[in-house]
Amino acid sequence: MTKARKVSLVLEDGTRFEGKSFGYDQSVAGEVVFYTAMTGYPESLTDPSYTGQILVSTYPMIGNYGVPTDLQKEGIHAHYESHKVHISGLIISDYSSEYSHWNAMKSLGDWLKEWQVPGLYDIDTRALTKILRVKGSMLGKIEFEDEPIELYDPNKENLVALASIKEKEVYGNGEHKVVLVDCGVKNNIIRCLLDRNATVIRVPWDYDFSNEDYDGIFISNGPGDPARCETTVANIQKAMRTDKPIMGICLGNQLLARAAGAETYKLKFGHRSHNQPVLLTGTDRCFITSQNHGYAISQETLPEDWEALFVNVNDKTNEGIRHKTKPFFSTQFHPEASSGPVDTEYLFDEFIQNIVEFKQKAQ
Ligand SMILES: NC(=O)CC[C@H](N)C(=O)O
Repeated sequence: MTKARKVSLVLEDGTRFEGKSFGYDQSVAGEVVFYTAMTGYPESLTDPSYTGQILVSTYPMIGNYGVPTDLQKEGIHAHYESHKVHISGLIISDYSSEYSHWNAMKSLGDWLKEWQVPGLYDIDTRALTKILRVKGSMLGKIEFEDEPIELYDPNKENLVALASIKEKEVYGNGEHKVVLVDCGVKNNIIRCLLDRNATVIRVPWDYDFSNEDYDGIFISNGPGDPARCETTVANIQKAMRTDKPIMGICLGNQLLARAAGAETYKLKFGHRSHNQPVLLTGTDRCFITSQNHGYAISQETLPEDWEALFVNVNDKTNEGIRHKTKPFFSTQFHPEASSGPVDTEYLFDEFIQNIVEFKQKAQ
């Protein structure tokens, strides 16, 4: 029996947590972020928005329902949010190597090994999260004692270029033609559009879609700093001149804001959970939302003809914007959920209704 290699999570402030490996045995560096969701690790691990990040789960027991099958439906994985595991590393407390679920295909540890992603357990993730909350999300590394590596800041790169598709792809044959700008899109956004009589024309993050025949634009979620996606912002600005309906989610919210002329900034530790409360501005309606973001819109920099659509009840940060007269809106949270609460999926209906109304006016 070979002796297990000593391995630790090391933060940029020098804090060290020794753990045990249950994933791929290779050192890796990235941005260390925590999420408090109690379920949905297969969806989170395959969410391209986590590219470059080492994910810390505060919920203690992870792995008990294994990993679902890689079945594909309508050209995309039915149970994942993309075709692969995007996180750089996983930090948990109690790993459940035994798993049970009607749809389980393999253990979480085997899945991580398959995608060459390290994972550590026996880490006090709540103590670690308290450090990240007090000091903010930090750079960090999963380091095996015999494989030292340097820290690496993923937010200095254009991670969207890594996460986006390379060629245009078309899904479905619905009545409403939607150009989906893929900045690292989660599959459930595509499913939500296909379920609403749309044809989804999925294009790369830097694709000039101005000559496409389309009825509406959808700007997807995605990893990294929105300030690194100026090509996408320029294409959105061109699209805005057509007045055709636009919807965006998460990074899409930030890119739409930047296209409008607003600024974005980095939050101290971000919002990554299933229980973030947002208020629909001008009402007393509050929705519990699924979130995964580290940047936000500086609400006070929104131009005159734009306004906040949703605001976070906990910390008053922006959770969505809309144009005051044109059919453009976006949310910082994830109406497509996958995983998490589905209360705000109605916003996809509003986007499709904007398309229907735009077409009627154009007749
Ligand atoms: N899920 C996302 O689209 C994340 C958006 C952006 N990368 C952020 O961290 O804020």
